[in-house]
Order: sequence, then structure tokens, then C-alpha cells
Amino acid sequence: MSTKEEDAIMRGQAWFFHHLHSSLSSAALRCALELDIAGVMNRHDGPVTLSQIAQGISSPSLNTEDLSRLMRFLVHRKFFDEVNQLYSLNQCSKLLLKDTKNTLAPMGMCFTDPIMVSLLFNLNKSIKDGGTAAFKTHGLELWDFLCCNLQVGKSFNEAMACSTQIDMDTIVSSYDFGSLQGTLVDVGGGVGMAISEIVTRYPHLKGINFDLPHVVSSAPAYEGVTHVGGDMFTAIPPADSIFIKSMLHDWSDDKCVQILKNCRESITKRSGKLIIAEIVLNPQGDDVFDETRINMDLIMLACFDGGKERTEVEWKMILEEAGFCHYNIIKIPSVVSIIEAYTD
Ligand SMILES: C[S@@+](CC[C@H](N)C(=O)[O-])C[C@H]1O[C@@H](n2cnc3c(N)ncnc32)[C@H](O)[C@@H]1O
Repeated sequence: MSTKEEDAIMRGQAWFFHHLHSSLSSAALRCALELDIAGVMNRHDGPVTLSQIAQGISSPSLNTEDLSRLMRFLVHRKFFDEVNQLYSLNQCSKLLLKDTKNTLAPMGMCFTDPIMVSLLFNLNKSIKDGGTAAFKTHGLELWDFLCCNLQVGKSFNEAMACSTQIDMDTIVSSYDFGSLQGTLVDVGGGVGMAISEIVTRYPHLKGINFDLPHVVSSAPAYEGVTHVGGDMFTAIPPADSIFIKSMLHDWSDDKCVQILKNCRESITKRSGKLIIAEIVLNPQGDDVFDETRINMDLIMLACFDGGKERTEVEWKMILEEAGFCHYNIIKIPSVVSIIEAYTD
């Protein structure tokens, strides 16, 4: 065998093992979250030793050598920084701190939960035999499963709310909601985090958070926001403008057209605007979020019947079919873009 062939085999093996073991990163992330390693480190001023981390975890049977191997892995994967056996938080691990404004800890806990992860491993059945991997795994579509399993449902809503909090900072500073007037309805707004961020910055807007009754029933009260429970496939509350974030990707093209037609019905009388904050897929792209965008597409495939991330061509198709003949895509420094759509 030539050196060139040997080299190609070696690189192939390295590629294979990289992907074979990639779930270890999420397992280690879960471990760091469960042990609250970032929280323990944050209680100290400056870098900490392994024994300070061990003391902070405070478990009588903790094995320091095992902890040191976990820390070595986490440092290798750049979760934490380490210099001369002193560990410190970096930009990634700061996102693991609980109860902070920009935390991603609830998202980490929800999407590393074996209940959520297990469905990804049924993707093969779903592709071969049809139906969602969620249904193959849990015997229910994801929304029904989340509705019946309140604990997982709560964890899912918290995960959405924390990533939305981060996205909304960028969305609100990149898009001029100040030009809108009257009522702004967030369709599929979850517990109302997004609309509350908008009306806090633009208090002249009247915010309505619209979601399924069981979701809004547990939503916190926000000043300037009214929670309305209902079904977007039946009717959407009347609005001057509509906001939708990370919701259409849960649905097939046909269902999206149905939702968008209901949006048009809701705003038609007032010639309002539809503002969508969702992923615009660019499979050949190589910006910092393109990998996440394509990962999200596979998650949608596993979780939702017909769920998908869409390219610009796919967005144009469903918007036009629903009667939104004009649109404008605004790229912002986020995994999502803003799509403004109009009826005339
Ligand atoms: C992926 S979450 C997005 C939540 C929020 N927009 C965000 O970005 O955090 C999709 C939301 O759609 C809601 N939803 C699902 N089916 C619905 C329906 N038929 N009517 C209204 N809302 C629905 C879910 O309850 C969930 O809160």
C-alpha cells in the first residue's frame, strides 16, 4: 500500500471515530450541568483547583481522579479553560450558569435528556417506514407527548424560553419593531418570553402571546402582554402585525400554508406585516451558525411530521401560496434570520 493510501485510510478512521464518539460531548455536557461545575466555579473569585471543584460538588463518594478525567475531557472540548491545573469559566461555560439572563442550561438539560435523545436513534425507522421518530419512540407525536408528560413538557418550555431570550436580544436590536403600531401577536409564542422582550423595548405595542391553552396556563405574567390560549389551525387573534419565531419549522409545507393563511386572515383588514424569525437554510454556507442550521433540520425531521428547516426557495413557495406575495430576508447575527412578509 502506498503512503498516500495509508494516509487516506488513517484520515478515514479519524473521521469515523470523531463522529462515532460525538455523543460523548453531549454526555459530558449533561454531566457538567448535573454536577453544576460552572456554578461551583462561579462561586469563587478567579480560577479554581480540582479539589475546590470537588468540595463544591460536595458528594461523600466523589472520586477526585474520575472528576479530573472528566475535567480533562471538558477542557479538551473547550467547555472550560485550564492553565497550570487551575480551571476557569470561558464564554461557553458561562452559558451553563443557571439562573442568569443568558443561560443555556435549561436547553442543555432538555436536549441531553435520554427521553429526548432516544428519539434521534429511531430516525432510521422513521425514514424507512414513514412517521416521526418521536412517534416510533414514544407512541405519541411530540406535542402530545409533551402535553401528557408535564415534567418533560416543562423542561421543553424552559429550554425554548432560554434560547429565545438569547435570540431575542439580537432580534430586538437588529429589527425595527418601533415602526409597527397597535397589536402584535406572537403565534406559538410559548410562555411569552419573546413578545415580552419586544414590548419592553417598544411599550407603544400591545403584545398578545398566543399558544396552546395548556402552555399559556403556566406562563408568567408580563407587563404589556396578554396571554391567549387557542389553536392556530382554527383562528389567530386579530392583529395589526404578527410575529412568529421558531415555530413554522415544526410543520409540513401544507400545515404552514394553513397557519400562514390564518395569519393573513388575522391581519388582512389592517394591512399588517408578518415578521418571521426562523432559520433560512444554506446547506453550502459556512458561517458560524450553518452547522447548527443543518443540525436543526435533522432534529425537525426526527421530531415533527413534515417539520423542516427551509431554504429561501422553500420559504418563498409557502409564503406565496398563503398569499404573502412580497417578502424580504434580513440576515442578523443569529442562527435565525428575519423574514418580513406582506400581502400587498
Ligand atoms: C418550538 S416552540 C417555539 C416557541 C417560541 N416561539 C420560541 O421561539 O421560543 C413552538 C410553539 O408552538 C406551539 N404550538 C404547537 N401547536 C400549536 C397550535 N395548534 N396552536 C398554537 N400554538 C401551538 C407550541 O406549544 C410551542 O410553544
